[in-house]
Amino acid sequence: MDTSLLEFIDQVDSTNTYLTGQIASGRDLPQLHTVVCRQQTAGRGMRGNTWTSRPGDSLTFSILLRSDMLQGKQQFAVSELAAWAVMRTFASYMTDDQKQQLRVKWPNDIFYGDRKLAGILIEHSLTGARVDYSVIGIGMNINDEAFPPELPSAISLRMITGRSLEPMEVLIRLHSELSQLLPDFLLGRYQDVHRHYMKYLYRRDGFFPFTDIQGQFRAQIKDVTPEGRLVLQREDGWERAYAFKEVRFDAE
Ligand SMILES: O=C(O)CCCC[C@@H]1SC[C@@H]2NC(=O)N[C@@H]21
Repeated sequence: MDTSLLEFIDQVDSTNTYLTGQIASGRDLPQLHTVVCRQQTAGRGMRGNTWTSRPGDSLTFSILLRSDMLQGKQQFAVSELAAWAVMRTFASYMTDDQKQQLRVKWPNDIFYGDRKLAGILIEHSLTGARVDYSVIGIGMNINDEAFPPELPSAISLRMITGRSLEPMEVLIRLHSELSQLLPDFLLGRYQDVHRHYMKYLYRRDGFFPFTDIQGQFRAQIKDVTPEGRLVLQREDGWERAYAFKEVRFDAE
């Protein structure tokens, strides 16, 4: 791996938009480059949602990752890598009991019990069948003491551990977790991140309610494919692999 850089910006619309724009305008960036900001004014989330964050409370950053080996049909490995690195980072501040509550909700929300602790937005650029680069945008709730009523299921690390942290310290810890996972990943070995992703998958065991275009049904999670489709099996044995917008989890 060539050099890795950390770039700090005080305020930006979105670290994902900024980083993607820098690449598009021809800036020469290393294989791994992180942009972190104190305040994001137009943070973007999944499903076209906005991502709001509070300076000092949240950690908002994007990582450019170029992986020579990664094919488009394996692109979900990047989500699995990011989710695993974020979970390991959170886990490093938690007691053993607290760690048991950490989960990744497909495709890549980090949950503590039934509450969201971090969100990840990954944008890939493909050249032919190969992933040229990925921009991994991560928003981690670190020091928030409470959330507005429109975010009833959000939680922060501080609400769990009772301890406030310097967000940059958390980012440095995440980089150290990532640097342990990257050597295998860059060699095209994705089995470990997939195994961990499946092990910590939210609602992994048993039947739960989901909704697709035809309505509500109960199913169990069988697998997540290398492209990132969620494979669900219904109680009658019928299986289908869903893309992100084709299915949603329902409350029990
Ligand atoms: O909807 C989600 O859960 C994904 C949220 C991702 C938010 C992060 S914050 C840093 C990066 N920049 C963005 O605009 N979005 C991601």
